[in-house]
Amino acid sequence: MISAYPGAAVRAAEKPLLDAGLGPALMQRAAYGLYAACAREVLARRGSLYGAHVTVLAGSGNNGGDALYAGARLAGRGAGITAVLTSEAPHPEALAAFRSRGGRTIQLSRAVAECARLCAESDLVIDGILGTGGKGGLRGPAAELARAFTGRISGRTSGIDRRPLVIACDLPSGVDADTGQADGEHFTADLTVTFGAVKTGLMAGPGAVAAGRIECIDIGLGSLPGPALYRLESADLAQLLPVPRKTDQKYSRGVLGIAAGSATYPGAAVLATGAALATGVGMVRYLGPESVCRLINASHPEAVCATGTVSLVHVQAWLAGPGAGADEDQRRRALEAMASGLPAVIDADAISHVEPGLGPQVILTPHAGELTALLGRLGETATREQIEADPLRYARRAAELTGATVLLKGWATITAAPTGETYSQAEATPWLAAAGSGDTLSGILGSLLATDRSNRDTASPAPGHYAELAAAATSIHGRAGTLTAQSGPVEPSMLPAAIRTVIGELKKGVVIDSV
Ligand SMILES: NC(=O)C1=CN([C@@H]2O[C@H](COP(=O)(O)OP(=O)(O)OC[C@H]3O[C@@H](n4cnc5c(N)ncnc54)[C@H](O)[C@@H]3O)[C@@H](O)[C@H]2O)[C@@H](O)CC1
Ligand SMILES: Nc1ncnc2c1ncn2[C@@H]1O[C@H](COP(=O)(O)OP(=O)(O)O)[C@@H](O)[C@H]1O
Ligand SMILES: [K+]
Repeated sequence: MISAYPGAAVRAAEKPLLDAGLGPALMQRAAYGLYAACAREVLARRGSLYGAHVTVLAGSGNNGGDALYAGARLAGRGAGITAVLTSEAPHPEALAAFRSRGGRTIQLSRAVAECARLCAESDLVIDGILGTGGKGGLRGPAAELARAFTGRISGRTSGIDRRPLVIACDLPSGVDADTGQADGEHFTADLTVTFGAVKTGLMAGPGAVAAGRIECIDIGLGSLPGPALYRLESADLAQLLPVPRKTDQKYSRGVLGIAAGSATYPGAAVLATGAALATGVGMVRYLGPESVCRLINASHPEAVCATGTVSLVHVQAWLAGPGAGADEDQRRRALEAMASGLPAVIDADAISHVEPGLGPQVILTPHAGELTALLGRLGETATREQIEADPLRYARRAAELTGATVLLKGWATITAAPTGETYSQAEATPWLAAAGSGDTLSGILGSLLATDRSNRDTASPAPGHYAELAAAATSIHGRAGTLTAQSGPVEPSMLPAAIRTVIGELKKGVVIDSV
């Protein structure tokens, strides 16, 4: 499990060490970690550090100091290094070390276009303009540089290998360390080497997109307060996924009730059912129109289909909403599912029936547009753009207002418990942005809820338990999408096969890397 902390918490943990005069030692540890990651990535890309063109972007603070010291070490390995100084007062000792290794410098304010060209022609750009001391987006010449550099490299069509590798020092400059907001100009990295602890802003919203892969370097910080954000990794998922016991039968494994689909949108029910079955539920009981029952049984003969009401069927969890449209029977079933006290995924059209006063066992799964509408009905105004810019804040707010667990979809999907526990998963691929993809996510989550043993073994699961299961479903969905995308575009109906593979490999301990 990865734990992430706000920038201020990391700075507070650094403070006693800085007060004790350990600042230079911490900076050397951070710089060494950054250098080692840069060396490894350049070697992987071009086979040799010798003769590699490296540009260090160095701001006025300690972030620039870290980057200059790392650059000095790369110069010592034969790389050709130039530092672009974005301020008149760079870290003095780091600059002296950099120059003593033969590094040359350019003052940004006098040569923005030249610096942008230099970056675009480099093998590696180290972004050390702003770290946790940054406030807001980049300004002035640094903002112009970010714009000009992005413009130059986005025009390249010949694949990522022809673009310079960008490695961010601690966090991409211009990204808010706590929220991941990046309203102004900012850099986008392939890899972020972060120090002491992962910052929450690297795992949420635009910051998660800008960070690329995240690597955390231990610099010997003291204790940190409880993390603000978690991310499940393969070992966590393997532990969470239930395995049938020798004494199990289909009912004890778990039955999922699905109230999805309508005469207008039958396909969503088929996709959700397929994904739930692939995730390993004991039985799917489907409730919906007869025409949809026939369609489901044509592709999933194992699903037990009926046209009845929620109170008449015995299940361990419910999934309601995908493809329900304006179907009145499905609306009633969604309301009954929410009121049943059983774990329930409330997706798509059913989200518009949500009222406050739910419990954490109800998991709402909106995208930003659906959350805009939901918050609006609860008396809060937030546009889709505002939610996309700061998903942590709005997912938590929706959980607080409804009492439910909230899964807010995106590149990094956030799941927030009403008690505050929050997860971010980012294994997905943009190929998953396709109609029907969310239906498969809801099927995976429904299956995890139905087969969740803690649901039966303990009276009330630990706070944040449902947010953790929702994060697990998100991760499986993302990994299944990434696996499918390895051979071409993702059609959501292909996902169930990949879900089975991902779960099988997780159980064997094989990791399918995210993109
Ligand atoms: N003190 C140490 O020895 C350690 C420092 N570390 C590094 O230090 C960083 C924090 O250093 P600082 O506190 O010096 O802060 P930064 O290096 O993030 O930069 C702060 C400077 O940037 C200016 N600034 C803020 N926002 C700006 C904006 N939007 N546009 C232009 N300029 C802006 C500020 O006025 C200030 O001069 C961490 O991110 C990390 O990289 C870590 O390596 C841990 C150890
Ligand atoms: N750019 C993206 N990168 C990664 N995953 C994405 C992206 N856009 C959407 N997704 C994922 O694809 C799914 C889309 O869900 P949703 O919008 O509900 O689709 P639908 O309702 O059509 O089934 C979600 O799991 C979401 O997180
Ligand atoms: K930076």
